Amino acid sequence: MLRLGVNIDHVATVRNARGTPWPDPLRAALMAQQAGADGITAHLREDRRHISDADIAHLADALDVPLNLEMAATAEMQAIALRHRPHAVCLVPEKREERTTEGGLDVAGDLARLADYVAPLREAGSRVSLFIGHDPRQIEAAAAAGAAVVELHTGAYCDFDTAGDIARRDAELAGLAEGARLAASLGLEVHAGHGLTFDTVGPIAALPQIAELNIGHFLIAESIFTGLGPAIAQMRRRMDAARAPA
Ligand SMILES: CC(=O)[C@@H](O)[C@H](O)COP(=O)(O)O
Ligand SMILES: NCC(=O)COP(=O)(O)O
Repeated sequence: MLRLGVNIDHVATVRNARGTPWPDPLRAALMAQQAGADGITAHLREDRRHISDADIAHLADALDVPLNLEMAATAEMQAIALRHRPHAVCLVPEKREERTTEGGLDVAGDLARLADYVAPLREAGSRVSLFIGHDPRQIEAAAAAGAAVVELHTGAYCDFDTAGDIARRDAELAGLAEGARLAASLGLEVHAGHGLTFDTVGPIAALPQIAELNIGHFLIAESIFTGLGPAIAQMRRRMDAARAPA
């Protein structure tokens, strides 16, 4: 079954806006787990703009579903990951000035360093995922680096869809479909995420090689109006409908 990982970063964004203890990302994660999330994703950024070190400790201690720790490929983050040994570690590119993740990791351009970086995380028992674009060179490099998983960046596809640029959206979707096929052929588990909404999730969920979607910002936004449980349930329905036999 196609798994849904719920990213709770932006519960922490709301909390940090006032420096109060609420809303608590752990409470959101437990509610998401109760609502059927197959996993929880949390991005510990170097600037801690949302998720904190304490959030990661609380999640690692309390969750019954797998924790997917997103992080930059730095020494600081590697030590944190080795301390908590989450089910999965997803390496993502980070730039201080970015509003959100802007592209995929350049694995091909940093292969030797990333292969060395991945090894202790894998040996500690975490499944290592690399957050990349659908460029075949990046997918092949991810396999060479020893990752177990690639997560394909769906941000451009979502942006083109929102902008109504159908030709570029369809070209991006075709690239993602081809990337998923190539990744699976190389023995990589294939995930996807970034920017997915009720309206854009279907064609991505329909790609048969994809085992997991990680979705956050839209679900947290939707939860303001409907509650987190109903938002997750609706996303689950959209994902299942996309996978249902024609
Ligand atoms: C890698 C990715 O697309 C997201 O999981 C990431 O967490 C986005 O960063 P923000 O949550 O800070 O927007
Ligand atoms: N890796 C993608 C993720 O965890 C959630 O991204 P978004 O839905 O918050 O854009």
